[in-house]
Amino acid sequence: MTTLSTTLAKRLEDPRLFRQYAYVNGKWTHGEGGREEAVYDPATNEAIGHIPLLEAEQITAAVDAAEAAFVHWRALRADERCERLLAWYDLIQANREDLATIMTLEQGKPLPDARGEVQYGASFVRWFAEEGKRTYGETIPSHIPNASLGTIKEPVGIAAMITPWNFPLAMITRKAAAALAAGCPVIVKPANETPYSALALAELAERAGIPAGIFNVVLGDPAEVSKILCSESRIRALSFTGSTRVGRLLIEQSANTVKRLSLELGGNAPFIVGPDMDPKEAAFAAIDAKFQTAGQDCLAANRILVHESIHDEFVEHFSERMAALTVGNGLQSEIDLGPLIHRQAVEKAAAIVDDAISKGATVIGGDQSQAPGENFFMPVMLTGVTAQMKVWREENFAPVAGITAYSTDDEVIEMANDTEYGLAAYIYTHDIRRIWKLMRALEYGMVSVNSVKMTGPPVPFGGVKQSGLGREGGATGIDEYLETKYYCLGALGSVSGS
Ligand SMILES: NC(=O)c1ccc[n+]([C@@H]2O[C@H](COP(=O)([O-])OP(=O)(O)OC[C@H]3O[C@@H](n4cnc5c(N)ncnc54)[C@H](O)[C@@H]3O)[C@@H](O)[C@H]2O)c1
Ligand SMILES: N[C@@H](CC=O)C(=O)O
Repeated sequence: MTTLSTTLAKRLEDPRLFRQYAYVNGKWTHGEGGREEAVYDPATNEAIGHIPLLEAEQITAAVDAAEAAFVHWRALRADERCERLLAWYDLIQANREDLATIMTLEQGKPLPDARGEVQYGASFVRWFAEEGKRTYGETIPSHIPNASLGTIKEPVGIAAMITPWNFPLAMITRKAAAALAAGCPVIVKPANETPYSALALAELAERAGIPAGIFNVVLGDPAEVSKILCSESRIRALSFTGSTRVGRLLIEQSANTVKRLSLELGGNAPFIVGPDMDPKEAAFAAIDAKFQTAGQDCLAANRILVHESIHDEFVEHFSERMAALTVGNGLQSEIDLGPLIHRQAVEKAAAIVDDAISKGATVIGGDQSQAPGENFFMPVMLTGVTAQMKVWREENFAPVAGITAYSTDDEVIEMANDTEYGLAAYIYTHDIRRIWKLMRALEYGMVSVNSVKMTGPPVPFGGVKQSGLGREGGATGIDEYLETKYYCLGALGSVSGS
């Protein structure tokens, strides 16, 4: 093939991690209809390789394989599944550098961030390997004479997963490790922009002794594949991370088969800065919360709401720090922001900035003539942002920060909640009464106080409103893949009251 695939393979210590096939029933699979799609390095727009687009019968074959494999996988003891997951974890860690290289090439994020994501993604595998051993049922005091009542937890069945391109590895492991630990087979459909991280995970899953049919990666036309997965009644759970637009579509398409749905959708996070804050400290934190992954993060601080008494100083520090951010190919050293995923994302970002300017916002930074390539977008700060602007209403998913001044706590609560989204919110203040008031009043699934970092395996990750359904990670993340079976053992003799 006339692509960079040879170059990419050469960059890897273990070239077998770079696979250009789907992975179904333990076999590397090409598309039977001959359709394929190129995958591009967003930093250079050069093709890294190709992926096959599977036909409908091949997707159904993945479901057949998962159904057959389920029988044995669910019958393993939890500690046996744990051992395999820990082996997978060890292999992900051992191949961290190669996985990071693959990720930077297909997604664009700077190599240190990619290494961080591999570590982050691996941490969910270890977490759920252990959590699988703690899927306790309960004993229920009986109201029925001579009966014993209780519950046990059972795997829900085949779980399908549709994942986005912004976190190509961690968004898979956070779902798949939970499902596998619960005893469910998994069919992953990664984003076509970033399939190679998913396929490398499949290679490592096979080496870890996860049996054929238990971890499958299907590739194809997204709308086509998703329709099949949603309408397939043998798939009992569908976990999706992506936009609210596609999430709504999947809810509709899954209605006929009444699937268990976990949806991690868009966000439009407010970042609230109280009047007591040091403006420099808050501005530096806001920079971190806004510009990671070039703003292509569901947790990105999109609407920065700063108390009027420190607004001007905050803006000064923010713009100084923003000007120092380096933009470039994520494979180079000392890069803060890589490219956006493709040209359309750049055009969307530019339209959002233009809309804000036309409605009265002031723009700082963002000299696009300095962009090092056509998919890059230089970071921009907009001040005087109002609720009428797209930058307020839409998830911009770009290095575009909107800043607005407020005067009272009640006003900022109203501003922060003025969105259909409810994923994450940030509060920066040291006033405990203000923290408590804001934390309780914000309509968000996650609120982080005086900390940009909020995620990790022990926490229940997820949103309210149109940011989604269910929680991933934490003590409850595995429940998305478990059914509660109630039992009543009657006519036992004299056990009443137990
Ligand atoms: N809440 C979270 O945890 C979280 C995490 C990461 C990303 N996200 C969200 O993901 C979005 C960005 O990712 P994206 O652009 O990949 O999202 P997307 O919704 O466009 O795509 C997500 C997945 O859906 C597939 N898809 C696209 N169109 C489809 C269709 N018509 N039918 C079925 N499937 C389709 C894609 O191929 C991909 O696998 C943002 O909104 C972001 O906030 C949320
Ligand atoms: N940063 C998020 C992913 C959202 O895009 C996470 O940590 O899960």
